Amino acid sequence: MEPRVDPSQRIARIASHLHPPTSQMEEISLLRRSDCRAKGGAPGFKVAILGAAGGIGQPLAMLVKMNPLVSLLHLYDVVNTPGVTADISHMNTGAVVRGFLGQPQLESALAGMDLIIIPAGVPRKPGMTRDDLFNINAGIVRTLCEGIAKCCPGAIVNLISNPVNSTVPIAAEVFKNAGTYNPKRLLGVTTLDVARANTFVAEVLGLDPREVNVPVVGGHAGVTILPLLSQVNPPCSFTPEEITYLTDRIQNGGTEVVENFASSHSCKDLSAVTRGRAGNLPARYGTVCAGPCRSMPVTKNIYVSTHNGMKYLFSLATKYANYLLCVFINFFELY
Ligand SMILES: NC(=O)c1ccc[n+]([C@@H]2O[C@H](COP(=O)([O-])OP(=O)(O)OC[C@H]3O[C@@H](n4cnc5c(N)ncnc54)[C@H](O)[C@@H]3O)[C@@H](O)[C@H]2O)c1
Ligand SMILES: O=C(O)C[C@H](O)C(=O)O
Repeated sequence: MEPRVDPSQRIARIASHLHPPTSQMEEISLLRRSDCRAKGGAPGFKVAILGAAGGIGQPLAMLVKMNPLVSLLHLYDVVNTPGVTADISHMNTGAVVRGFLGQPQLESALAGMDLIIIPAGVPRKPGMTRDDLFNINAGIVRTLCEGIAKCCPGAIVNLISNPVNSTVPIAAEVFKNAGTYNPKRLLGVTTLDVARANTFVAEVLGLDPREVNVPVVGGHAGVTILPLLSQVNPPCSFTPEEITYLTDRIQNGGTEVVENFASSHSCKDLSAVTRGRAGNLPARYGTVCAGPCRSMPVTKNIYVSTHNGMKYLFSLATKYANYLLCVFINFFELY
């Protein structure tokens, strides 16, 4: 027979996410995995989304809540987390959801997490480059990473906040200063570029995008996005005009979305879906590593960062791909 529990205590516990500033909510946020199991969630990953109330954060939270590998989902933002948490927590999937609002609750949001996903910060407006976001987003990422170094130094960190080419090195420096840096655990999210490349190449070839796989390496801005059109699967060939068109469209896909909105916006649906599906896309291409690009040797071999470290992929087969690689390396040499 189950021990008698005071109904008012049970109701307070279930509804705790509706009153995030209370200490009761922070206590419950420190659930152990066994506690999650007791609430119906399978044992699994503990995931925190920082910037969870934003355009990326909300659909991402929904998709992570749908992932059966996740047992505990912490939603942190400086605004609106109570509403988002209430909404997401009503989904009838296993993961337990807790909300955290504002800087005083950051440490509780991070404690014990296995994976931190960061879409916190401002998106660009039409006419802006991702670099224009640097001044605001660099500070936000730095503060959040200081919290991670303190509260969950072993967690895998996925950085979505732009400019990804800069926020990843910032995070790396914070972790180095704290003595917690592990390059295998810090990743910038560029999976969007792979999704776009698959879609645009499929359009040109008249194929189903789900059956096309285009490796995209490099960074996540303009010429640093390096689609390897000679390595497309299924094997195919393109005319020079098609190569120019595809390269330009893939490298400027984010700008295409931003320019088609009248105000501040980023590619919310595609980015959330590519992250939330975790596994459907070849994640090894969807990352920026914090390695020293300046010392990257100019070779015909392509290496990518994976969660197991740098991995050899293949040799570049075409002059055009070599040309793009040189543009990319020159960009970082000047950077
Ligand atoms: N890497 C990618 O593929 C990719 C894709 C899309 C968007 N982005 C980037 O992701 C970022 C977010 O985009 P969005 O469309 O969700 O913007 P948004 O404005 O809709 O949401 C950002 C959220 O971050 C929150 N926030 C701001 N400061 C914070 C802080 N200090 N701590 C916690 N949360 C904070 C805001 O309150 C807001 O809810 C932008 O920088 C955008 O450029 C990257
Ligand atoms: O382009 C942006 O500003 C958002 C994101 O990086 C994207 O590629 O859609």
